[in-house]
Amino acid sequence: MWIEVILSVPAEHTEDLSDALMEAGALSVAVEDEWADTDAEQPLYGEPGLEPTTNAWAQSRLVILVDPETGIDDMLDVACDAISMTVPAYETRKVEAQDWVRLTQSQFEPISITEHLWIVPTWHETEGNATRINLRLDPGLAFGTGSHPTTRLCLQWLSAELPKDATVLDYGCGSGILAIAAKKLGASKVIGTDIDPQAVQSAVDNASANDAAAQFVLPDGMSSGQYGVVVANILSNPLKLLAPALVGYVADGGHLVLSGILERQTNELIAAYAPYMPMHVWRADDGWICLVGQKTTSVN
Ligand SMILES: C[S@@+](CC[C@H](N)C(=O)[O-])C[C@H]1O[C@@H](n2cnc3c(N)ncnc32)[C@H](O)[C@@H]1O
Repeated sequence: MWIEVILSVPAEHTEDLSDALMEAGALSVAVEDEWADTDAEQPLYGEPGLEPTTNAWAQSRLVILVDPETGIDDMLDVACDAISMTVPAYETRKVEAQDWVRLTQSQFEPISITEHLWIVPTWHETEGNATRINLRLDPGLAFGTGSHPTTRLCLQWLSAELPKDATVLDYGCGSGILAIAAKKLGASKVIGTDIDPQAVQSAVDNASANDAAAQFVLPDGMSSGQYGVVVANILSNPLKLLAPALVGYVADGGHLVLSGILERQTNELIAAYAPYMPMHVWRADDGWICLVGQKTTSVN
C-alpha cells in the first residue's frame, strides 16, 4: 500500500516544488495542468521577453506518491520551505502497491481530435489506416497534450482549414502539439516559439519523436518573417498585449487563430484586435472559444 498526496499550486511553482518534493522524500510527482475557470486576475505577461508577473490564475495539480512511513507534513514543510512557499492544503488517498507508472499511464488514453487526427501517448500502440495521423505525445510539464478544449479547438481548425502548403507560426507552442500537427497536416514550413525554455525543449523533443520538421525558438530568436497561418493558444490578457505583434506575423491573405479565450471574454478580444484585423468566433468548446480572422491586403 502506498499513499498519494494531492494538492494544487500556482503553476509557476510547479517545477521547483516537484524538485523539492523529490529531494524531501517523494517517490514520484505527477503534474497535471489544470486551468480553472475562475474570476481570479489573469497573468499580465504577454509582451515578448517579459516574464509572468502573476500566475494566480493558472494552477497545477500535483499527485505525489509517498511511502506510508513518510511523514507527509514534514515532507511538505521541508519542500515548501525550500522554495519559500506556504504549505498548501492537501488530500490523501491510499493506492495499492503496484506498478504506479503503469497506473499513471493508464489514465492517459489516445484522444481523437477528428476522425483522422489522434493524440497517442508514446506507451500506446498506434492504430488505424493510412489516412489516420497519430501524434505521439506524453503528458509532461509543458502544456499541450490535446486534452484541453483550447488546444482541441486549434487542432480542429488546423484539421479543417489549414491551407495546402501553408507556412505556420505556433506562438506559445508549449509541447509543440499545434506546430507538429500543422506539419503532419501538410504545412510547408513550421516554427514555434515559447517564453518557457522547458517548453521549447519539450517541443523539439516531441517534433523529433514525431519525425516532424519543425523549428522551435525562444521569442528572442524569432526573425521578422510572415506566415500564412499564425496560431496562438495563450490567454486573453497576453493575447490582447500581443495583438500588434501577432497580426504583424500574418502574411497578406493569411489567417490568425486565437485560443485560450473564455466565452465571456469574446467581445473584449474582438475589440482589442479590431484596429488590426477583424476576428470572429470560429467554434466554442466547453466554455472556451476560438477566434479566427483573415488578413486582407488593405489591412495592416
Ligand atoms: C496554453 S499553453 C498552449 C500550448 C500549446 N500551444 C497548446 O495549444 O496546447 C500556452 C503557452 O504559451 C506560452 N506563453 C505564454 N505567454 C507567452 C508569450 N508572451 N510569448 C510566448 N509564449 C508565451 C506559455 O509558456 C505556454 O507554454
